Amino acid sequence: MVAHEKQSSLRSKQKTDVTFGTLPCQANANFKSVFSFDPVRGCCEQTQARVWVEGEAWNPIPAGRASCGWDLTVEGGCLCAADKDQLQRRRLSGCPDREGSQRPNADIFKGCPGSSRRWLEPGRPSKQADAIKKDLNKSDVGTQLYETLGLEGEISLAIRKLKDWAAPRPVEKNLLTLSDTVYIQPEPLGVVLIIGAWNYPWAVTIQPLIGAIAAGNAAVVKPSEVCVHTAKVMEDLLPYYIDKELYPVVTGGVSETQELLRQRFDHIFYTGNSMVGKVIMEAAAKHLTPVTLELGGKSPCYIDKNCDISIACRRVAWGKYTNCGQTCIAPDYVLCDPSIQDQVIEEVKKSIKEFYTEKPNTCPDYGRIINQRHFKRIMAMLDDSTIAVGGDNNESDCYIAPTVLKDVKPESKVMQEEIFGPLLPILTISSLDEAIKFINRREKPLALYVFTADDKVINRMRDETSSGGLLANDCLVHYSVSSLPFGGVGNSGMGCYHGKHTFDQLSHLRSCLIKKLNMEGVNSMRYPPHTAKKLGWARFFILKTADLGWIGKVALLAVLVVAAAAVLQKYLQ
Ligand SMILES: NC(=O)c1ccc[n+]([C@@H]2O[C@H](COP(=O)([O-])OP(=O)(O)OC[C@H]3O[C@@H](n4cnc5c(N)ncnc54)[C@H](O)[C@@H]3O)[C@@H](O)[C@H]2O)c1
Ligand SMILES: CC(C)=CCC/C(C)=C/CC/C(C)=C/C=O
Repeated sequence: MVAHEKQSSLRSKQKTDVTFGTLPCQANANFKSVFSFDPVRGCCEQTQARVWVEGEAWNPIPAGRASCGWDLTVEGGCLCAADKDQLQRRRLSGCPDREGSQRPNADIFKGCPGSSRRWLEPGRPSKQADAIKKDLNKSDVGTQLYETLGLEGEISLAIRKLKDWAAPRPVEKNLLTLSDTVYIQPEPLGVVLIIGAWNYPWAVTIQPLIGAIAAGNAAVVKPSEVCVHTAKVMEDLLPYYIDKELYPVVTGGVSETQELLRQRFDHIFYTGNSMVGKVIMEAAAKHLTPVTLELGGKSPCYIDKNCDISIACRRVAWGKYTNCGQTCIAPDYVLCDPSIQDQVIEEVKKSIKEFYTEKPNTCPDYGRIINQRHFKRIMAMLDDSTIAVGGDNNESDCYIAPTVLKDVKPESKVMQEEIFGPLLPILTISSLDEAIKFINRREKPLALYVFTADDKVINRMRDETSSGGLLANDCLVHYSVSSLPFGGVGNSGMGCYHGKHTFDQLSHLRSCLIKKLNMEGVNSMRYPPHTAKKLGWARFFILKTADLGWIGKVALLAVLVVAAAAVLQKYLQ
């Protein structure tokens, strides 16, 4: 294509392209900026600007104030994602609504990834799908099912519910405050740092961002560097959909993350392993910054003798081998009675074949281990266990077949840390009591699975153990229920998110009590000189809650007015 043809084709495409998140420019075109992190200065500098043409590559434009030759002028500049002044300003404004309102506004989601079919269209290769295919061998449909479907749901939920979530929430009052207006007013925290993990890079990075935006915060988004291709696409595309100044993407590895962590944020939302979780919490403590830690651990799965083992094993196999076992809530190991172990192995084997064929290495729905470091880590866990199913592997392709291990001992290598790979150890235990003891001797897990036809077994598991979530007779699906708080407890994390829980997690729930300057007589019970009689009244007025209904409230108000008048009269005498 000659230069002028390219130029005119570019112009016509510009008109129909996305218009959200453009750089300030003279013409109505779509740009992205490339920001590289400078750890010495602690800021992200715009090093390149490029113009986007759908279906073509990014066309570079020189940095700074530069004309690209298509009558487009890019204003160069520096977005200092980690610049203290900028962060401070964003913290103080703490709101994506440029009109000056501090309140969340659902319109901000218009350009969000997931809100548009442009995001990932079935059957049409996209940059996101290509990247995640390269990183984890996720299929296009798999990426939508496990990652972006949830994001679409969260965005539409936020749009539908934002008005309710952000509205003042009246609360129960005591008698002392009966005539006051008492409510919780959610307010933005300021700037949230979101540090994502690599296993579901879109889900775990964008989902907190949706809540951060809904709650009216600015956010610095730090995708995991481990999913190399996806991190790059996220860095390229996010500014193209949402305001890059309010939601900048900072890429980089450990040193860049640590540099970010030296800055002051109003909340840090971290997803990743528990060891790094401690590093995050330590850094946050320096600024007294609250944290949400979405961590992992070994999620147990108890299969009771009294259940449909075939169905149980199909669900367990799905939970385990989805994303090649690299799921925070994957069932880590199975506990079952020795009498059903062989049946469990056979049924899991059947499901593996059903899902991934005889040759999972050629199945488009079977993933890969993220990198060779993790491949080696997982393979080393096989050393002292007996393989019942699978075990094939190929280091150059980061492939490990869906694998089942039998008669695993609690002291074996595979039981020492979260597996985060496609190995399913089976440990035999003789009773439900023993299973409960086994679970309670270990760290509190992120998820706990129980398969049984007996409700009493479910209730005992629920009442006698603790975990982030409890799921009976299925795996993973609790993640898809926006109304359930998703998060860990103890070593598996703190704080929670999804739906309104993300909104609340990333808001300050401000206590508001609005009183009038009248009815001063009622207050005498709390003013010195303190007396036993006043204490008696205070006890009554403070400890009694007023949940009296409409008639009761009017009656009580009348009583209060009479009491206040009596007190006043006494004072006046
Ligand atoms: N609870 C959840 O929702 C959830 C979701 C996904 C993964 N996980 C857990 O995450 C773990 C897997 O992720 P991972 O930890 O391998 O991901 P990771 O290596 O991508 O690390 C997560 C983030 O921490 C940063 N990081 C790593 N080391 C750091 C350091 N020393 N200092 C500062 N920042 C650092 C990385 O840059 C990255 O952005 C598993 O334990 C899994 O269970 C939990
Ligand atoms: C498709 C359905 C019903 C549920 C999704 C289950 C799933 C695999 C969620 C992924 C959860 C997630 C982001 C885990 C993080 O490691």
